[in-house]
Parts: sequence; C-alpha cells; structure tokens
Amino acid sequence: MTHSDQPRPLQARASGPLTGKVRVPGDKSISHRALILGALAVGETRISGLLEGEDVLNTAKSMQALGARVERTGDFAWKVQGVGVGGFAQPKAPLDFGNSGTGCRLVMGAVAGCPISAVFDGDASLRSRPMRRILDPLEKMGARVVSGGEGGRLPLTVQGARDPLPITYRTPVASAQIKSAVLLAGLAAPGTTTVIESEASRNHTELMLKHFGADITSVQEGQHGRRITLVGEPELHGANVVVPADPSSAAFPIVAALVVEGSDIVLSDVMTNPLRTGLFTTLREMGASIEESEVRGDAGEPMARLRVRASKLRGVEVPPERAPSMIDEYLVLAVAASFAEGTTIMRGLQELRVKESDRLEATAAMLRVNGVKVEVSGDDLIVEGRGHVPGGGTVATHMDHRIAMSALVMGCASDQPVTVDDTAFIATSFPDFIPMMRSLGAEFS
Ligand SMILES: O=C(O)C1=C[C@@H](OP(=O)(O)O)[C@@H](O)[C@H](O)C1
Ligand SMILES: C=C(OP(=O)(O)O)C(=O)O
Repeated sequence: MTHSDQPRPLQARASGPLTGKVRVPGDKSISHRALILGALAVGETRISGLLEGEDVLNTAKSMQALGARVERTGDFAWKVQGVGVGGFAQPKAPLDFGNSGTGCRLVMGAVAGCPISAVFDGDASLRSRPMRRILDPLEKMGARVVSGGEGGRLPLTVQGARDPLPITYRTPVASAQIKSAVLLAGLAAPGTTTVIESEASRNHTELMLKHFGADITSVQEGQHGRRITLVGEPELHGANVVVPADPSSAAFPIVAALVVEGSDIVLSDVMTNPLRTGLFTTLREMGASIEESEVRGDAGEPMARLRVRASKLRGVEVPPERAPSMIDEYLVLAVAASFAEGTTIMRGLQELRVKESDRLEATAAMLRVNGVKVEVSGDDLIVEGRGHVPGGGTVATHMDHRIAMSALVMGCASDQPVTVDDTAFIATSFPDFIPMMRSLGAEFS
C-alpha cells in the first residue's frame, strides 16, 4: 500500500464535551487471522465486521496471491474460499504487507509450512523491524531464508519446508506474532507443535484455530505464562467469524472522553478478551469511569458495550507483567497520564522500541513537545501529570498510526492546539478515526 508523498497534517484543539454512541472498526488482530485461517481452511469462510484498514487489506491481497479466493460481499463483509492446510500456491509477485508487522509475520508462518517460496516486503517502517524472531523458529521447522536484508530485515525470501517438523518452542519475548507464526507453520507439520510463553500474549490465534476445527489446548505455565499444544495436519473447515470492535482503536475515543470535561460516550461491541484489556484496568485504577454492559461473546471472544464519562485521573504505577495485555495502548495511556494529577510509571516497555516506530522515544517526544514532563529510564516511561497539558506542539508521526491518533486525542483537551505532521498512516488501523471523532464533537482542522 503506498501513501501519497504529500504529508497530511492536522490540528486538534480543545472542544466542548464529547457525546454520542459509536462502533469503532473491527479488531485488527482478529481480522488478519480470519483471512489467514479462512485461506488455510477447506470450504467457505464468511467474515462480518472485518477491519477494512490498509494493514488487513494487504493480508487479504496476500491470501489471494497465495491461491485463496477472497471477495468483499458488502460493507465489512468478506468471503474466503480456502485452499487447505499446506495448499498455498507459489505467488507470482512479492507479497507487500505495507506497514503491518502482524500480517507479514503471521503469513511468514503460514508460508513456512508450504513447499513454495515467497518474497516478503513492506514500507520503510516495516523494513526496519526485526524478523529474526520469526525466522529462528521457522528455520527450526525446516523453512529457509533464501535471501534477505541485513540482520533479518525485509525484503526477504522464505522457502517453505517440503516436510515441516513439529517443534517445541519457548518464545524469547511475549509476542503473539511469534507464537502465531509457529502455530500456523505447525498446522502443516505431522505431530504436535508446542509453544511456551513465559507471559501470556493475546490468544486470538488459539481461539480461532479451535473455531476452525483444530485440536489445540492451552494450559497455564508458571505464574503468568501459557503452554499451547497444537496437533498438526488438521482439516480446518471454513467457518463464520464475527469480528468485534477493536479495543486498541476504542482506546482513543475512551481517553478523549475521559480528559474532555463533561464528556459522556458509548462504544458498542468492544472486545473485552482479558489478554487485551490492560488499558481498561489501568484507566480504572487511575479513577476512570468506564462501565460495561451487554456483555456477550462469540467464538470465545467476549465483547461489551462501554459507557465512558469524563473523570478526574490520578497517576499510577503500571506493572511490567501487564504490558502484553496493553502493548499497543501505552501511547494513549501516556496522554491520559499527562492529564492526570501525579506521576505515572509504566514499566517494562522494551517491546515498544520495535513497533512501527520506536514508540518509547516517540511517546516521550510527543509529550515533551507539548510541555509535559516525561522521562525514559531504561525501558520505563515516567510521566509527570499536572492535571492539564500546555499543548502547542507539532508531533512527528514516524509512519506510526498510533502516534498520530494519540497526539490528536491530546489536542482534544490541551490548553493550546496540538498538530500532527501526517495523518496518512491512521488508515492502516482506523480509517474513519477523524470523521468518527468529529461526530463525537472533536475539533480537528
Ligand atoms: O498478534 C497480533 O495481532 C499483534 C501482536 C502484538 O505484537 P507482538 O506480537 O510483536 O507483541 C501487537 O503489538 C500487534 O499490534 C498485534
Ligand atoms: C504494533 C502494531 O501493529 P503491527 O505489529 O501489526 O504493525 C499496532 O497496530 O500498534
């Protein structure tokens, strides 16, 4: 996916109370997985509520390039005709994942179990992200990297294994992308593939594999970890997938409503899988009013309606073991912490350095340029909240959607407007962010 060369700046200024009811787009993690598992199943998969953001659309294109039939049948409604486990065809052109680590890394896993070779590529941000963490286990399973950039960077060519081997793999960091790549490759291996993680990461791959008919179990390992066991060579059957609203996208209107005085908003169908809701836990500890109702679930994924009202926030300490359940939310939590009274300490954020940008430094820079006192200490982020944010700064987006959206949320309540240098990357995960926030009353111009 290419972006125009012209950056698209935007300014957010303090608004009146945010009000209204919205449904943020479908969960990005579940959307990628629905397309990939649909492509690896036999028969038809119907997906409703798919996130039609650039990251997911690139995964859809790659599934098509690998031989699945992928069709849009209506608004957010998609149909996939799968090729079966191990059945991917040799793609004719490089697979371009744009800005998306998840799409690229999960498809690498799926390709590693097929006797084909594929070139993986992406934009400048994705080309800078580490792929060795995925290639290491995939090589143990029999895949080979035929050619690749420095230190396992994109673009690189993966030759899948003719006879993939099942492995037992302990992930070196809590990462659902590593875990999922190994499980997807393990689908094509005879016998049992096991992934052990010392801290549980999001379990959407496990839940969805079960939904598509795989024999997969997950048990507690140590205090915070999981041991996941998958029986290889299943016949996955096509399935219906209902994609709930993305809690990582909901995070932006939620924090905006908390910090803009008098706000009262409702968000429907927000996924509340406990491995994704560390931000909600943290905001509640800070004093946030977030009420859940209409709790229900589909295919193991819980969801609820959230009512969020403006709240006086206080600084808290966020323990490192909570990081996997809110890894994409620290940027907007730092915004909430800036408006809080007191110090917020966020510990154990080393993984933030290898996202779309170095999010630890970029978050500190976003706050600093808007007059907030902040410090990066090792892998910790420390924000001195003063109950208000001076604002007035221009924030560098660094090809990172979550920096752009966090900065615009900050501008919704800062003393002076906040400008972002480029909003183009918001389209990777939340294409309607700007109109949706305006519909709630945000002042963006
Ligand atoms: O598996 C997924 O869908 C994701 C896993 C996380 O990455 P890591 O696996 O690198 O932690 C997260 O940051 C990303 O946005 C989505
Ligand atoms: C880290 C993210 O995504 P990905 O790794 O898929 O690029 C994100 O969406 O914040």
